[in-house]
Amino acid sequence: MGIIFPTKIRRICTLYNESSARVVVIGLDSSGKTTLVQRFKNLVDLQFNLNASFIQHFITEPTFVYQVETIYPRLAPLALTLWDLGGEEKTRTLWRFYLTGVQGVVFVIDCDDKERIALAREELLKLSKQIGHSSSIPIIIAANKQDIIKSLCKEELIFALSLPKITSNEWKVFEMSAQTGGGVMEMFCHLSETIHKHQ
Ligand SMILES: Nc1nc2c(ncn2[C@@H]2O[C@H](COP(=O)(O)OP(=O)(O)OP(=O)(O)O)[C@@H](O)[C@H]2O)c(=O)[nH]1
Ligand SMILES: [Mg+2]
Repeated sequence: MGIIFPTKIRRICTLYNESSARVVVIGLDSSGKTTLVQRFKNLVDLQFNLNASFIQHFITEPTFVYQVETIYPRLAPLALTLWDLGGEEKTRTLWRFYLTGVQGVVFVIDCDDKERIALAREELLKLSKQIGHSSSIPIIIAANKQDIIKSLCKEELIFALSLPKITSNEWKVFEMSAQTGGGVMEMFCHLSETIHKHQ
């Protein structure tokens, strides 16, 4: 008989006791969405599997349309099914088709890409209008690439993205780095708790 590892036990329990929340991970191309999802998966793996190791660098390719991962963080009330959407211009027009039934949004910003902050602001405002009728959907702003010196900090980002203009949905900014993992677990656990409270 094979050994059942804790992750597997957790997954089996989840099938019976818990459901997962549907979340879209969205943002401009190269903002770090796929790296963020892979980092979160790696950090959760480290929580459950003694043989797991911290992955130093993820090699990613531009996401073609979407990729889906369901991740079960320890101690978080809900597992998260993350829809990692491609951020290239031609793919952005498809984002709205993935918003049906969504319970949370993670909008990823490359805080080192100051030239495209205005474009990110436009896309975020457009998105908030598309989901605005359902104000119980929290929007998490992942202020990514904080490992790069001179990246925009939280306060600068709130201003640059005109976040106070978003009044239809609850939003919160998390400074983080998908590269180092800093802030990643806190952000997803907060999202899981917020969605759970709204249920
Ligand atoms: N320094 C640094 N680089 C990062 C970080 N997160 C992602 N990157 C890099 O940013 C580049 C793009 O990352 P992806 O995760 O592929 O970006 P994406 O948002 O999924 O891009 P699309 O799929 O094209 O929409 C890669 O070279 C990553 O290594 C981070 O926190 N810090
Ligand atoms: Mg991607």
